[in-house]
Amino acid sequence: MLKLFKGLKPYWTLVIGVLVLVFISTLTDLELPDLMSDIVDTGIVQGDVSYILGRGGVMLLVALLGTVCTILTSYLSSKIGMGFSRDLRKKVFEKVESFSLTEINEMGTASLITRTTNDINQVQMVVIMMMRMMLSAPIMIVGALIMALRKDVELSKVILVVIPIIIVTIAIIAKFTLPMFQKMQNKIDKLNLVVRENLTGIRVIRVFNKVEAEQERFNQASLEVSRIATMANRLMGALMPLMMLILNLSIIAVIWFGGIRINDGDLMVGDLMAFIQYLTQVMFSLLMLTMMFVLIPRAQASAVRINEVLEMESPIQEPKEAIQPQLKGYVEFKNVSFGYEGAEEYAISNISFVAKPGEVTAIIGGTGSGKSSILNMIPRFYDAAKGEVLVDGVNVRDMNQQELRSKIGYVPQKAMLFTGTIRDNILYGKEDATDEEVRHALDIAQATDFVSKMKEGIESPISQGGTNVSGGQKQRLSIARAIVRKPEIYLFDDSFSALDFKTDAQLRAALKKETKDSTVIIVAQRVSTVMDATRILVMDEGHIVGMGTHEELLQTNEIYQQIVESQLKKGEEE
Ligand SMILES: Nc1ncnc2c1ncn2[C@@H]1O[C@H](COP(=O)(O)OP(=O)(O)OP(=O)(O)O)[C@@H](O)[C@H]1O
Repeated sequence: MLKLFKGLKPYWTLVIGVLVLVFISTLTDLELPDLMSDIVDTGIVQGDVSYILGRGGVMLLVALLGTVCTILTSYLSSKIGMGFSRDLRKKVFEKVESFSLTEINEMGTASLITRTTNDINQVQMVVIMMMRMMLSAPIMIVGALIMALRKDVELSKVILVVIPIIIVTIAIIAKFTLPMFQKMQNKIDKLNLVVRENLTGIRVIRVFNKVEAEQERFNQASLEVSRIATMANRLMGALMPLMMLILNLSIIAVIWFGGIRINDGDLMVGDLMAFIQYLTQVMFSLLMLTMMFVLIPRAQASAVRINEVLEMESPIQEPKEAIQPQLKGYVEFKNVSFGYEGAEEYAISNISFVAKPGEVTAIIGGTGSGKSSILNMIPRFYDAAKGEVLVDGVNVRDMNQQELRSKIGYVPQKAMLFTGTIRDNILYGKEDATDEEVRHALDIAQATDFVSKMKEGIESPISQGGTNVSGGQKQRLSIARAIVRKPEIYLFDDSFSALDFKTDAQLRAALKKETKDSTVIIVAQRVSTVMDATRILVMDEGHIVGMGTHEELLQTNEIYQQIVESQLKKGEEE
């Protein structure tokens, strides 16, 4: 957690301000019982009203000063805490943004969300508490002990006996609760995961009649969180009554022994009253420290989880010296192999091909044969385990990532739209695109027709995840987003699958003109989509098993023949 505290650096003047305020308010708390004992022992005993009023006035002023300091402490510490967590959230978010897909898969989306929200809140809470209590509690304990000793050394022995008892009690309870709080964070992760899956998969859940099963899964996850939270809080809850019991017993002891000493003339009533207050202050400060020590390990568990994110280094880093490519639109794979984290075999092996401007390279093959994996290597979503991926003659590892990606117009397999209008979504491809360019891109993507039928045209809103447009419409908008960039390299990852044959053909015809100077790489399932390609790569179990034009492959490649045949049978050939 100390590492995270470095984030307090920009607030150091405010932190010092808080510490000074805390120091003053603690001193005022320590002064009040002393003033009270003066009033009792001198003012009341001697019946001196003016002394009582005078000391009472001082008491009021001291209390007022303490109150002002406490209010300011609360204000400033909250301000620091909020600023600290805002900075940390930004840092974590930026780090997550820099992750490759491997790290995101490894951590899990749900866990990353919990880490960015709940875990940071835990640390923030401790930062605030620490500023308020870390200094005041020890000063209060030491100060109250000194004041108590000043009042009566003999009676102070009671405090010296009580303190170890309190510390042992606290230690025993903390020993059991701390691991529980650690576990609780993991259970919250799990709960978040279930909620997320349920919200995103609501249609599938309903149509497969799994609502009850999912509710059961949710209840189970929720039960686990509440079970462990209840257990931990029950133990914590026992702490307060236990402390009160110890406090009350020690007050009885103080009154008992104090009474004897007053009787013997060794102690005054006002001093005994002040003594009891000091005892209470010591006990409550210890309790506060305990609370801190419960919160700290809990926040420590969160801090570890946050640091895991901050320290995770994506293997995909910017090169030390980026090489400026001289060519335009060249993609080359040289004996590339790649496997996903944890998988025993490579998803693609020994892939070699060259794609040039003005050419269309199509990749066809069965599901899971590695088609998308090939595409994913080009924008450097993943790095090759063996071999080289070259874009414009430069290894993608040696290229500035932003420059590399600015060359690419990528249409993912699962169309992804963002909340905003249709125009906003298209502008995502090119921020400064003119209306003319947006309309042209929609035209090519065969989207003009349905967009113009929408009430507000290109200003029509797209709801979260693009749920208010159909699958095929979503695909067309995400194609338009790539077209508006006028990129050197187009990557279509099975992006025509939700289109009917007619729209698919129209779109490809329009695209042909638009992309005549660009390099196009298309992953597809349908033979009709790839027939006109300059070259077709036939994939099978991660290997290229054939490369050539439609006609060549039809003559020579058995797997391609099988694909064509199976689609002809279904009447899908044009
Ligand atoms: N994120 C991932 N983590 C682990 N394995 C993966 C991941 N993505 C894909 N794979 C595996 O890699 C192999 C190739 O997957 P890829 O997505 O490239 O196939 P594909 O030919 O595009 O399939 P489809 O046509 O079904 O989209 C598959 O065996 C798949 O199980």
